[in-house]
Amino acid sequence: MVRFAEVGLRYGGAGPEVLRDLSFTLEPGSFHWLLGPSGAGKSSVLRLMQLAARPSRGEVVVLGVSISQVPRAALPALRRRIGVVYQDFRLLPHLPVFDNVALPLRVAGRAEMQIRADVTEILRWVGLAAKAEAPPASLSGGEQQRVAIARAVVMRPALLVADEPTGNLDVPQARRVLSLLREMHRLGTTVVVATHAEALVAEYPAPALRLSEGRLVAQG
Ligand SMILES: Nc1ncnc2c1ncn2[C@@H]1O[C@H](COP(=O)(O)OP(=O)(O)OP(=O)(O)O)[C@@H](O)[C@H]1O
Repeated sequence: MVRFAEVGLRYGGAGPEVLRDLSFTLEPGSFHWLLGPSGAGKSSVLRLMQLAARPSRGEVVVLGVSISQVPRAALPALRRRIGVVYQDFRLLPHLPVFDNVALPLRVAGRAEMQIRADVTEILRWVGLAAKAEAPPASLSGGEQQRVAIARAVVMRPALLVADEPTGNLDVPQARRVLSLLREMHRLGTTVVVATHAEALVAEYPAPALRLSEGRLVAQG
């Protein structure tokens, strides 16, 4: 499902390697924490997994495709099978909640009737059906993150990656967000969650990849 083999990453071609000799495999349908101190390389690993960067060396295979070899024209279709959640939500402020969640479906050219059905269902799942017409700024941080999760999963991705998704939230909101990510895992999605929140990790024991200075220092 996701395989890194001897992966190295440099930004801009010249600078230092920020990821070094990373090798691991994530089985389909697995849940993994991605841990490590600030600057260890967690976001960089997720950038490779979501096809936002290519490795400087080694091989990254995502959803059965080696991303160094895939033609650029094939990337958008592959990206549609990967859901991404960020710490800062990244909702479009000028669009109501419904249209934020509908965005990936509209980009993929789905019929408007299908979009209405899918978005309504997913907003119900995240507990925000009543906020469909609200602007994102009128929602709490936790609610905004649940909208972002709805947008990330509305295309039913095979892989869901979340970069510090609870970093801006209080504990009850963080738990709620995490339970949605766990639910996606329970439904069969491969899920990777980068976090500093060791207390949350202790509450939800799961396999972890631990990075330090761009290297994998523990797994399991
Ligand atoms: N776009 C970039 N250009 C150059 N260097 C970068 C870029 N993004 C990250 N880096 C560097 O790569 C290293 C790893 O950063 P990364 O953001 O992956 O770590 P992280 O573990 O996610 O950190 P944090 O927990 O603070 O988000 C750091 O030294 C960082 O300065």
